[in-house]
Amino acid sequence: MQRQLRAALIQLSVGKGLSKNIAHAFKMIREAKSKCAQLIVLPECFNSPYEAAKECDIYLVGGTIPEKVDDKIYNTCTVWDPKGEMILKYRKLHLYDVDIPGGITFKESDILTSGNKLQTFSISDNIKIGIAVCYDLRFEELAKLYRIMNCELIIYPGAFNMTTGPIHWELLQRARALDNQMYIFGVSPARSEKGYIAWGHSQVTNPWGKVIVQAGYVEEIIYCDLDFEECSTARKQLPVFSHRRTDVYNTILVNACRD
Ligand SMILES: NC(=O)CCC(=O)C(=O)O
Repeated sequence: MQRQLRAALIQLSVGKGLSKNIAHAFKMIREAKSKCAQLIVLPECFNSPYEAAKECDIYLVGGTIPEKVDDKIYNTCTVWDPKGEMILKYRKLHLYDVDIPGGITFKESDILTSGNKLQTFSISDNIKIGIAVCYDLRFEELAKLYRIMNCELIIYPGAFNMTTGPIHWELLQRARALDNQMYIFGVSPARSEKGYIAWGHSQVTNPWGKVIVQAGYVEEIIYCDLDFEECSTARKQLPVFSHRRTDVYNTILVNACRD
């Protein structure tokens, strides 16, 4: 069965007008489709209509949008199948509350509520993909759970900033990819001139922890041809997953929780 897939990561330039943003995303999605992409990903903090997935006959990871439910707002990523149906909704699990003097101070929890579920989808029944968002990239436990669930790719729509981006964005993705022997996508908006300034540098990392393609900071689409047999090969050749000493880790964990 086919285990190859052409993906496009759209490092979108996002402005203030919602309808303008949607029209622009549509144009970029069509462009990626014209280059034969089957899986197309938009960045964090963006909204895209289901029509695009249906019209282009692709899987679309629609970046993230603020999702209002009763009195709560979540930072939510939706995924759409080629029939234009929404197949999952993932709510950002870890909220970005940080204070780095001289760098960035941010408190997502002032506005947002965190999700509490992991979400996966499958393409061709034999490629399983997990979804997470931006700051979630820092949490190895989350990526490990997706690995335990047999995912071979985690997609992180994200928008790292100019303080943490230069030092952590690439490194974290390589770490998640290598630890879990899977592909990792980090998909950022293009860098804007004002407001929250995103680092850009959307990236694809392979199951060996190697960056196979990385964008600059302006708007662009990066493409990659994935072969999921590379995950199987890496996992066979270096079977770290089955070498884990969960018996030891779990005992220590249980004892540490008792103390
Ligand atoms: N929007 C976010 O979650 C930003 C995460 C980030 O920049 C980081 O350093 O982590």
